[in-house]
Amino acid sequence: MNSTISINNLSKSYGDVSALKEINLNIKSGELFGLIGPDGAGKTTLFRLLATLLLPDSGSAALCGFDMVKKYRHIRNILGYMPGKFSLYQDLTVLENLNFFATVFNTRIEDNMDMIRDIWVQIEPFKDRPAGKLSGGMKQKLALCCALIHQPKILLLDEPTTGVDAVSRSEFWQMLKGLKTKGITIVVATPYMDEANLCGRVALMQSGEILSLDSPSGIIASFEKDLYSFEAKDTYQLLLNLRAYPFVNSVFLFGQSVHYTDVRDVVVLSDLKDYLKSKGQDHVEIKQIAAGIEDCFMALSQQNTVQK
Ligand SMILES: Nc1ncnc2c1ncn2[C@@H]1O[C@H](COP(=O)(O)OP(=O)(O)OP(=O)(O)O)[C@@H](O)[C@H]1O
Repeated sequence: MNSTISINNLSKSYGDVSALKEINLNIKSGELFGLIGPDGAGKTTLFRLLATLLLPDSGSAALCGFDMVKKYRHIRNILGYMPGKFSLYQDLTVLENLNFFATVFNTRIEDNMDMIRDIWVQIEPFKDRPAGKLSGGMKQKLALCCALIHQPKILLLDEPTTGVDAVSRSEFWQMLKGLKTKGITIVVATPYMDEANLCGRVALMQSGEILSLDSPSGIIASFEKDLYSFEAKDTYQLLLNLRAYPFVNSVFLFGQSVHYTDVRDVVVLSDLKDYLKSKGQDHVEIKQIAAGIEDCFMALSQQNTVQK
């Protein structure tokens, strides 16, 4: 496979903390790829390695054929990196920030306007405002323009939608779809499981490991169990009762409901209802539901823990 990003057995530790454990991953040209995982999964560490800001302990990676360690200068020219923590200069205006990033890459805004125009038109009305005085969504758009101003071939976005309202999140993903049509290879790290569905392929990550690597529909299709959603007045008690049920396979809290799988192939719901009744929970609503990415993540995470 001709990969734009090729990662082989990449490992990185901080003292005793093993942040990445022999990661293998190939990302093709023009993919919109998601690194999905909770805090501490190793997403930022992987990005810092690919962005040539950290050195690996072992393993290697190549971006557009350039070795991450030996050819770091080449990589910096072809890579756009939007770090998770806000990367802009708060006291500089919107335009000054963009100019600064263009100058760092030895280019000019006007030479690259085609690349950023669709996003820039949305922030241009605020071009004289200090970046620190922009809304979260606007800051994010400016940071994206700054990461794109040198026309990178690869874009790494670390948790770009964390702390941003739902409308701005959805607008941001629309912008990424637009960038994909320009042929840029985009890798997005996010802790939001629902955002997996917006990517072509995803890697589900936990504790420095890739638990699964596939398209979102492929990951969902691999969920093997019948899944049930339970709702009752006292959700916490419901969770405790289901955890204590002799045939429980998995039970997780999902907002106001509890998602449950059973160790048996055939689940007798009336037995379960009787069991909950015996525990004082008379009114419990039970529905069989389709698994989502979060259910898959929880199942894989549980499997991974049991195997260790
Ligand atoms: N500079 C550091 N020194 C020590 N430990 C670190 C350092 N940076 C990260 N870690 C640890 O390495 C592991 C992976 O962290 P990393 O930041 O890569 O994960 P993440 O998936 O990006 O999560 P987050 O959103 O919390 O940054 C975590 O256990 C974290 O505490």
